[in-house]
Amino acid sequence: MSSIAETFKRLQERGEKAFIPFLTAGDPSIEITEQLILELDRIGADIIEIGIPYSDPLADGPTIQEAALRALHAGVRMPDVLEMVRRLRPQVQASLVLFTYANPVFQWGVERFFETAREIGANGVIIPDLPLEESEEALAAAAKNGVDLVPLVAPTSQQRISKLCAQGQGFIYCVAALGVTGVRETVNEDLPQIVANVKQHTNLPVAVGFGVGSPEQAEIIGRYADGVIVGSALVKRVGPIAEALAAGDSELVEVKKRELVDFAASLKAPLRQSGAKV
Ligand SMILES: O=P(O)(O)OC[C@@H](O)[C@@H](O)c1c[nH]c2ccccc12
Repeated sequence: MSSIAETFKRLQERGEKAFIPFLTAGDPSIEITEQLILELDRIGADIIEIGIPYSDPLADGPTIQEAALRALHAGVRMPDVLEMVRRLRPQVQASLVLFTYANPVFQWGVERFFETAREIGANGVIIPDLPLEESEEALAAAAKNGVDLVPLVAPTSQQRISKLCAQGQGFIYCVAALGVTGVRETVNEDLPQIVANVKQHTNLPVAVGFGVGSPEQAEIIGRYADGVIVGSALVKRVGPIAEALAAGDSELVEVKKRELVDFAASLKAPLRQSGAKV
């Protein structure tokens, strides 16, 4: 059970970079998400982003939009996800970060949301559409409960980087590409400069997400960022699990879960100390 700061400290001591997978909770069921998170932790995920399914995921591409629909169709709601995190907490070494849009947090109540996050053992929260101008209440609630509110810094927000970084907690989520989430063919070649620029405004670790779909891309980003976030490329592999589950083929469910976990392990591999003796 590690705070985000402890996780990055441990990684730095080992000369490793953080592997930060994202999954939509409840896709295709809470039970399967719970099993996948335990497996991701076992293969070395350092921070796990747990997405709370939402009906209007405006910053998400089709892959994660479909995942949210599968979870919502399975009847999964915020309380189910929070209870899953509470169950997972004592079993998982990785830091756990709740990933949610702003609306569900405001509906739940900002103060209540962060108190619950503390109670269940969440280490951080990411709210991609929380406007800078409306983040005071969330920042105060996060600080009061010892939960890190991780800011998203997009390439277009150059002029806002210093403000976003100043209020950042845990790490800075540097968005690698414009637009919505989803695997891209190549890594944005401006990324080294974008990350270097962010690092001028903060002493916090800087992790990069958006578009990462292969160990090769993870390796490139791991050369200059402190962590690599992967969502859609993993969530895409939940689709076949959902289909096998719908077909009642429990053996195929296990095969497809194994494929997702093996792919995740291949993404962490290049982030381990280069040349580390396995
Ligand atoms: O899916 P990608 O391209 O690998 O990007 C990570 C992303 O999925 C995850 O961090 C995330 C899920 N939903 C979001 C909405 C906005 C920003 C980030 C996200």
